Amino acid sequence: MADRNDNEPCFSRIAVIGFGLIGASFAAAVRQRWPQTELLAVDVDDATLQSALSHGWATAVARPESPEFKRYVQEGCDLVMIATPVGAAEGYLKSLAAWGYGGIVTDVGSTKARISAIAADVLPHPENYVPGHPMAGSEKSGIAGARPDLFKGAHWILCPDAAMPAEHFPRLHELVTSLGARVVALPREDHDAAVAVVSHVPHFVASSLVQLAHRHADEQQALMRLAAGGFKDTTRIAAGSPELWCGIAFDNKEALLAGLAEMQQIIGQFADALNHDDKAALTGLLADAAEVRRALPAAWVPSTERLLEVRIPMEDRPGVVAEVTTVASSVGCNIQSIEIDHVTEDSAVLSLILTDEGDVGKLSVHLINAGFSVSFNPLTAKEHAHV
Ligand SMILES: NC(=O)c1ccc[n+]([C@@H]2O[C@H](COP(=O)([O-])OP(=O)(O)OC[C@H]3O[C@@H](n4cnc5c(N)ncnc54)[C@H](O)[C@@H]3O)[C@@H](O)[C@H]2O)c1
Ligand SMILES: O=C(O)C(=O)C[C@]1(C(=O)O)C=C[C@@H](O)C=C1
Repeated sequence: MADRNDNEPCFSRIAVIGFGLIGASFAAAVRQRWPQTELLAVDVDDATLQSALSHGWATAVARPESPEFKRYVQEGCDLVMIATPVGAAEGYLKSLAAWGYGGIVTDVGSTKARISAIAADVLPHPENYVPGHPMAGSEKSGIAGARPDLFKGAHWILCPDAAMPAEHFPRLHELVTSLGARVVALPREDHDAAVAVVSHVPHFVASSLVQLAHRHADEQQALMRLAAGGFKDTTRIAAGSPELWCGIAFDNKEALLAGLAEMQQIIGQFADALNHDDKAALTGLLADAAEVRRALPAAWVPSTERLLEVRIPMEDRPGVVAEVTTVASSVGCNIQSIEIDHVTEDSAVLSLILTDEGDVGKLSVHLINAGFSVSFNPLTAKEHAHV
């Protein structure tokens, strides 16, 4: 990684399967940032494929059953991204296995447990599958809603594991950050419960709010016209594709059910406080939520000055990249860049550049307790540019 020239794309021949909102936005961003990248769009919809070509977001297109798809994958494709609705991923993992594809496979699906289990089961080299999930999107569907800046400022989850070849993570990290997103490394087994709380339950709550208003709109014709900013802010996502969200819900059924049950309890606490005329309890619940919501930054601000280099020798220890990056994310540290510096043929140093966020003290304690020998070196952004 360290000796690649800055204008050389991290991947030169990519296939994106499912060229809708997320797949086409990813392709658009890649082709804008790395115009020399070859990119095959695969989709069941012919109009989508036409649009992919006319936008210049794909250099070639294929329907899933077309021999062109197999040929492209077998002839030097170095990244396959699965961006279909979650239920369609399994068939593609099986095809990639049957075609002997040996490159990196990632995906953007909103759930990770089922696809990870399938990948482990069907791929001859499951270590080449690195689950991904951009935490950005929209209520729009299909290529018509796609845009190259969709991921700017967003967090993009990657789920490395101990079996993943160490070099895969820095390559994907560079790709994702080059599109303006930030990587959060998360163990794949933690993913679905986490997104149930911050994404899947909110979607069903937004749909419930619209259901509530709609029921009353029948009695009172003007009601929907009264829906102002508050209603619109809390319900935008309810306009998303019902089929897509039904697939996500069944893929993450247990965590979603647990989250919805907890949500009912929380709503129950509000109702109880009202029922008991308990103003202090009601204000307390509202105040807790307001404090947390106000602390949420509207957007992250990239740090420019105070950077910290962390160097960790990697000899004789598999899974270092997954372990270190997931610990860093769990204490809120942001890895701006990550490289593996090969010192000798069989020794290497993992080098991270952290921005000035998160708890570096905790990171250091975690890493030292986990048996790593770590060195920290403060850098200025200027110095980093010359590293
Ligand atoms: N919508 C969001 O906000 C959002 C955000 C992050 C991740 N995701 C995830 O990204 C994935 C894609 O979602 P999207 O919003 O882009 O959906 P979308 O409906 O906009 O696009 C899906 C695309 O896949 C194509 N497709 C459907 N079945 C296919 C098949 N069997 N083979 C090939 N192509 C097929 C469709 O024609 C369409 O072009 C999903 O797994 C979703 O969970 C969505
Ligand atoms: O519509 C948006 O703004 C989104 O961020 C969409 C959103 C979300 O609400 O969490 C939807 C599903 C995903 O898997 C990721 C992102």
